[in-house]
Amino acid sequence: MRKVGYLGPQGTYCEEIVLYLYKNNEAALIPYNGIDAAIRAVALGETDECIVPVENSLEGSVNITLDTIAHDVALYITKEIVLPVRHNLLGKQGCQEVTTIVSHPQALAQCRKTLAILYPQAKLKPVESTAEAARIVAGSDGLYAAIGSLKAAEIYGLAVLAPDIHDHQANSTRFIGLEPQAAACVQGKSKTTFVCQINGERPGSLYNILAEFASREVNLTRIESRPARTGLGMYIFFFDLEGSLAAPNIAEAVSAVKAKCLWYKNFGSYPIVYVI
Ligand SMILES: O=C(O)C(=O)C[C@]1(C(=O)O)C=C[C@@H](O)C=C1
Repeated sequence: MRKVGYLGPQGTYCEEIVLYLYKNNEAALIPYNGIDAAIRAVALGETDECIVPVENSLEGSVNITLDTIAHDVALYITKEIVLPVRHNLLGKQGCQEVTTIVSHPQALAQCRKTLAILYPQAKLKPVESTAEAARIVAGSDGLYAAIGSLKAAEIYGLAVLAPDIHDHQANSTRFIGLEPQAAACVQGKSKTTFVCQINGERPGSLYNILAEFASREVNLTRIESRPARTGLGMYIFFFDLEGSLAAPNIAEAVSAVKAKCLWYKNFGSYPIVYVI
């Protein structure tokens, strides 16, 4: 049976995605206690695939995902899934006072303004996932609260102290599926992703890369830089493009860019799935 890893424990937003993708029990769903652990398990052959978050519409990149796929493993992105994320403050039944709010750092950041108004005195404490936060609160005294989903409230027997506490209604997170092999035949709405390092000492290096896409009418949907880890001021760039490498203009643009880079890693082309 296919094994699919995700950021656990039970009740995370990641779990929502794997349950949506594999609703007919056609895969064994395996929770990991960290995003990097779920990714490494695929590289080690413990699982066939993992689903991990990569970007949020309010807080931006999930750096551990970008850094792990760039530096530590050789995996392909085989799907992208976009999930609208609605956060709630969860606490024990009858909880009157909240001194500490625990959650995943992304969730804490997505609710920062709202929490500053509702609970200005509360301390914010990062933990591995929103469901881990709910689990901690269920086992704590009544002064702890967690940011998490309604599903997590149900699983860990918590009450909703405040619903919809994300700072903007249009809060959504992009997740990716990672596998050892690239997606075979990508049809419908798709994207292509690669990461590269360019010569930062030569003027116009990034401009020259962008020109390869512009001249072939390839639409870039995202550029993200992360430290190259070789020294201060050295960066790698992640590029997301609309369309697949099966399209000649994209294949040509990508090979022209590859020839201009100091270092290049391809994550392949993959379909986009929207969860409503
Ligand atoms: O903690 C979870 O429930 C997760 O699935 C992780 C995660 C993330 O890392 O972005 C996923 C969606 C939300 O943006 C908040 C947390």
